[in-house]
Amino acid sequence: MMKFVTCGQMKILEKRADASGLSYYQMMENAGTSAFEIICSKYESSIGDTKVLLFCGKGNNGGDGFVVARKLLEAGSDVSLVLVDGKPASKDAITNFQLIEDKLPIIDMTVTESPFMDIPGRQDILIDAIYGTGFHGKLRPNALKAAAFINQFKKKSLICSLDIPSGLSGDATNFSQIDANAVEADITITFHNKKPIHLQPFARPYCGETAIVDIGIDEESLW
Ligand SMILES: NC(=O)C1=CN([C@@H]2O[C@H](COP(=O)(O)OP(=O)(O)OC[C@H]3O[C@@H](n4cnc5c(N)ncnc54)[C@H](OP(=O)(O)O)[C@@H]3O)[C@@H](O)[C@H]2O)[C@H](O)CC1
Ligand SMILES: [K+]
Repeated sequence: MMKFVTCGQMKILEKRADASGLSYYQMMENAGTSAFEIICSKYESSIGDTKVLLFCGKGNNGGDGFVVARKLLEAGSDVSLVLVDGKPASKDAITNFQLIEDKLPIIDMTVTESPFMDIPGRQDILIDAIYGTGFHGKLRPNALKAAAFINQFKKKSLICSLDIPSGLSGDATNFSQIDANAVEADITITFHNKKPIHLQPFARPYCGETAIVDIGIDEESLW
């Protein structure tokens, strides 16, 4: 297997996997389930006793986050959800949001003026599911606020990014192509294979440790 796949190659692989019978929905389920398992293995105490703050965007990275939230809720964790760009917009993310929306407190940054005012200062785990391979450009005001809020917990809580720390472009090869205010994760859980950004020394303070999880794609049979 190659050392990485670009974001464009990843989209092709997902499309071919879907066409050969592994649905986008199943890939999201696999991504979220494996991310949940990694988070459990990283967190030393019982996952059921943890307080978790999850930040989701409106694309499929957010969808992965909703799957993680469902797994955490099933395990007994106290999970709160922040919708950074409002309600989800992609089909599978909407389905996964509907499975949890009445089961946890939700703060929608597009309608709340001071979104973090009532959030307790003690959080055990913060999960960044704002943007993944679909990110482009720089962070806009809501996501900037969310990233700054998450980064305040650095060294106090476990910060996990799903696929790519939000604010980094997956294919960036140069510091000028990323947002310097991106999420600074302790661990980045990436899907199927690393993306170019995970191999860049300048991105290391944002990615932290990178863990790769299998989402069921058999790459060799798809190229
Ligand atoms: N394909 C699948 O089913 C699977 C995907 N996985 C996960 O999904 C992401 C990729 O998902 P995608 O929806 O393509 O992209 P993102 O969720 O990363 O982001 C798209 C949304 O973000 C908006 N966006 C992008 N840049 C910015 C920015 N600078 N400021 C604000 N908003 C931004 C974008 O809006 P547009 O206006 O550009 O359309 C989208 O709304 C991948 O990383 C995986 O985590 C699963 O793992 C497997 C199945
Ligand atoms: K992310």
